[in-house]
Amino acid sequence: MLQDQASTAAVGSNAADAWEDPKTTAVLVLADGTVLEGFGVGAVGEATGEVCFNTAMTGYEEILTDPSYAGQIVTFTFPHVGNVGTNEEDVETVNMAADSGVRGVILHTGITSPSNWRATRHFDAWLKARGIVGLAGIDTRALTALIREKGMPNAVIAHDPSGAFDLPALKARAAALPSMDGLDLVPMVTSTQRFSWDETSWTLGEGYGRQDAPTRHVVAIDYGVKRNILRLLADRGCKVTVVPATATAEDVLALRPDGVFLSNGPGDPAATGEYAVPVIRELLDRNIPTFGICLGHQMMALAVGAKTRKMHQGHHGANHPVKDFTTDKVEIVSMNHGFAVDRETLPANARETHVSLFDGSNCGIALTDRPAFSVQHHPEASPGPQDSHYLFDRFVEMIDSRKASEGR
Ligand SMILES: NC(=O)CC[C@H](N)C(=O)O
Repeated sequence: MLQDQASTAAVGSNAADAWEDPKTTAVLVLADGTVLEGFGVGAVGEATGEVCFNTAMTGYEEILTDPSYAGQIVTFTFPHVGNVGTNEEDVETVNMAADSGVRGVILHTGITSPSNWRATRHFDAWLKARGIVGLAGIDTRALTALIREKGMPNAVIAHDPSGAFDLPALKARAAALPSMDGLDLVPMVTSTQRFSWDETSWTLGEGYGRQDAPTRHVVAIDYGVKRNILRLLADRGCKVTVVPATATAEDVLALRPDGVFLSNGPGDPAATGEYAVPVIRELLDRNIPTFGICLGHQMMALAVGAKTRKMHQGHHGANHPVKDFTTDKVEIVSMNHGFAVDRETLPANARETHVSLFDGSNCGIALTDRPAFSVQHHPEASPGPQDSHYLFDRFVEMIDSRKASEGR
């Protein structure tokens, strides 16, 4: 009891952590009309999207700047968010447009004050600057349980310090939102111009490095790419040229790549079928070593004739177990996807290489007749464990053996 009083006093002494203001300044209105009341954080205004939960205990800045979350609202199951503040270095978005990532954020507790040597800005100010609307002070366990039971709902978050909410209008708006199933969100986040990438991984005392004398050339098609993917390629001696999602096969081939990388990205992979998938199919037919991550994995599967499907609650977290059939090892991975490749539809020339040990869903394929493979999880981490970095080595080995077989 004494301990309870002490911890309550400690929390109450920090204004940012306090639950002092009982006034509702933000609401979450779900498409089925459910209303959750809390207090607003971050940007004032309204944001719409599909609500998904993320179970990672760290890495909120990387998560909220991952372009794969475009069109979504993230609710963190971990209650203490804000404790390491934010900085300029942990942003994952390449296209710096402020609206290119997540739309809204839901927290259990008020933002924790920053206490970290790398912090340059309070999380609340950072959310405001990026235009991310936030709601805190709700039972995120109950919301997560609801998502597990009913799937990821569409919703509106409204944050208004006056506390005046037109609930019937917000309910109508939430109910009218389009389903993520069938939505192509890649155009919102892809780079508009081609550019070169030479930044390498972060080290203590040095920060990010610059690449020196690369020996391979990878063209990365940007469907919403994360910076750490490009860094891990640069670390391994790959000169990286990033091209927009609208690049044609001719555009890519004109750059004479040793390898092609298909990035992660938001929305329904099947909805990119008109422009991205035919390009990937054409590039695969040229036998260029190809590696895909997440959306890139789903699109590679579509390119060889498999199908994808919307998942019930998706996978969003940093401790998902995945088995690699090539080595029989289990890796703990970072996940962020709401669609999955349907293994029953894989053609004979696509071998399943990885599987989720949480629900048995497909997590990777390799083509048996071409040098190409892809994974559903995020081997680049940021945030998350680094168990899957070996996949970047596999890609580089594939590039090198192809080059050797061509006498290059
Ligand atoms: N991280 C990603 O690339 C996500 C892929 C896709 N948008 C999905 O939700 O499944």
